[in-house]
Amino acid sequence: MVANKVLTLVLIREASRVLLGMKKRGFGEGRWNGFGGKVEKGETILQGAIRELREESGLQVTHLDEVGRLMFEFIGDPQLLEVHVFTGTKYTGVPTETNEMRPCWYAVDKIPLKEMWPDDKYWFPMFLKGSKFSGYFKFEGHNKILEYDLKEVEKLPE
Ligand SMILES: Nc1ncnc2c1[nH]c(=O)n2[C@H]1C[C@H](O)[C@@H](COP(=O)(O)OP(=O)(O)OP(=O)(O)O)O1
Ligand SMILES: [Mg+2]
Ligand SMILES: [Mg+2]
Repeated sequence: MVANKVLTLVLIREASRVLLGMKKRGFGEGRWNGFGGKVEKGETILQGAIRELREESGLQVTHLDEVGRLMFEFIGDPQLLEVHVFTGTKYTGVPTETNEMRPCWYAVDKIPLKEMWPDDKYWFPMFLKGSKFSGYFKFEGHNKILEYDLKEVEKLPE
């Protein structure tokens, strides 16, 4: 059995807008997404989320809420991606372009879903209305979803 690859995804939210970043390199290059990445040895998932947000956007937070848990399977790859989705509203700093991300605020009714991962169109509406969600997506390549299962939940799995 192969252990899941654990990743974070952070969406900074204000009343009518969300901060996204254009991924400039690596996995998901060319897509708008939240900020995040691999959890490193010795840190908790929350610590990883806070660190990745700082490294990729220049923003500092002390508190984030976990709102989503997404599992991704890619045909031919035995390792599942386990993405922990966090949100926060309080931060210090100014969104700043980094080697990995070019930040931009998007109005909640103008989220660029066509330029995001294809799964986002399913769960982003749940995020925007403040629900928690849990899902599984099976991909063929990086553009085609073969099957998925997604639900709103009261509480995320431990
Ligand atoms: N399908 C899908 N939808 C939405 N978001 C994501 C996915 N798959 C994903 O991996 N993600 C998110 C989860 C992470 O935030 C990033 C991927 O991590 P990555 O940026 O490659 O990891 P880093 O640790 O930041 O990379 P390096 O610093 O090592 O270059 O996308
Ligand atoms: Mg990253
Ligand atoms: Mg990173």
